[in-house]
Parts: sequence; C-alpha cells; structure tokens
Amino acid sequence: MLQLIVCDHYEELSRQAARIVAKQVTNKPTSVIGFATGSTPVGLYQELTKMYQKGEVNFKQIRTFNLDEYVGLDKEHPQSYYRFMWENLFGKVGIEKSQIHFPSGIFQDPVQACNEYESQLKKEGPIDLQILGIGANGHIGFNEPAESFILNTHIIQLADKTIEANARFFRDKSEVPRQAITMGVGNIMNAKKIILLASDKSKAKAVQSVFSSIVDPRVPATILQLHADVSILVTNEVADLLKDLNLEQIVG
Ligand SMILES: N[C@@H]1[C@@H](O)[C@H](O)[C@@H](COP(=O)(O)O)O[C@@H]1O
Repeated sequence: MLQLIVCDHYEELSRQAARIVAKQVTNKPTSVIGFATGSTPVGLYQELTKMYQKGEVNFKQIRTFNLDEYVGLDKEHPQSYYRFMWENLFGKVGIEKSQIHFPSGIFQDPVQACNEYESQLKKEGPIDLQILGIGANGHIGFNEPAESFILNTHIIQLADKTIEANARFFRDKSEVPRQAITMGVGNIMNAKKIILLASDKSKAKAVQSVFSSIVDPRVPATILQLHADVSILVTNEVADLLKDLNLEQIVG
C-alpha cells in the first residue's frame, strides 16, 4: 500500500522522516535500518543527529545496510557512499563499525562481492525500515531503468542521466564512476516498511510513476506499488506537479 505524505517544505519532510525512523528504533531497538545516500536524505540525517544529541533516540543496537556504492571508490574516497554515511550520520550518532553493512566498491571478483552482501542481507535481514531517495529517471538505489528487474545485489552500468546528475559531487563529470554495486529491487522489496523521500521538482514525474498502476522495469520505482507498506514523503512543490502523467512521459 502506498501512502502519500505532503510536507510544506524540505525541513518539514526531513523532520517527518526522522520521526518515522526514531519511532521504528524506539519501538524495536534492534531494528535493521536500510540507509540511502544522495542529497535528499541529508536533512533527515541532520534531524536524527539533533534528536540523538537531545537524547530522544539512540542507535546503540541497530544494524544498518546501505543501498549502494560506486565501483572503484575505496571507503575513504571523498565521494564514496561509505564516507558519506560516516560524515552525515554514523559518525555523529554513535553508530559503530560493527553495526554497519556496506556493499564494497573495491573487489577482485564482482560475483563474490555481490554474493557476500547477499549473505549478509540474508543473515541479518529482513530490513525493518528502508529509506529511499529516487532518481529523476525513477531509479531506486542504483537500480537503473532496464528491460527487466534484477532482484539481488548486482553490479550496474550507471545511466548517462545518473552520471550527469551526480557529476555535481565530483570535480568533473569524467570523474564519476561508470558502475555501481547495488541492492536489487528484491532486496528493497523485502524490507518490512519503506519510506521514499522526494523534495525536488525534478523528481515529480518519477514519483507520479509510482502511482501509475503499471509496474515497468524501465521506471524501477514502479515496483513499489506491489509493497504492503510504503510511505512517500514529498514537498508541496513536488505534490503540485503530481498530475495525470502517463508512463510513456516518464520513460527515456
Ligand atoms: N544512488 C543514489 C540514490 O540512492 C539516490 O536516491 C538518488 C537521488 O539522489 P539525490 O537525492 O541527490 O537527488 O541518486 C543516487 O544516485
């Protein structure tokens, strides 16, 4: 079931998302939380940090999984998602290395790297609460538009649009890795609860697609319609653009 939550602005969206995460962790201190990167959840991570500092939530017993990592960037690379999570959340709220799981962007054998993450997910999962952003092309994690869905952790060729969108974090577009390792849509759909955050106008079409009643791997987020518990938090400016768009307007 999909629930749309419209928030006045980005700060409110971040606060609402933080309340959902904090409630999950308070109700079940040993929760497995799936974290996302990108600019959208930064406000959520700031809110969680504030709540932690005020003693309103603690993360001592949680275990974490992250959606994805760039292939070829080691953990300490300034643009690695691993480093992003330490700088934006883990390092600020007392989460320790022993609590976290991350797909590795550096490996000799891609199959083995994916299998290792799969076994960790199987052993520690299911994820209780998965946080998602969304790409303007409808990608979730790094599940890019394709002819079919890939369910498990895999290596993906990044779409040109994604490379362009993420170039803003690098000195130059040529520095953006061309591949990523990502959880598959099956891993994401296995989460008990999902919250998807979209605050930028550029995401409106992708968000609309989630309500399209068509499931299409060319817009990966459409799979979320089959999940039992998804809350989609959008800002007013995204909500204003949610009109009767059809899927063909979103693909490509
Ligand atoms: N792999 C990540 C996604 O997990 C994220 O949701 C998306 C949107 O990012 P942003 O929030 O910066 O727009 O793109 C990135 O490439």
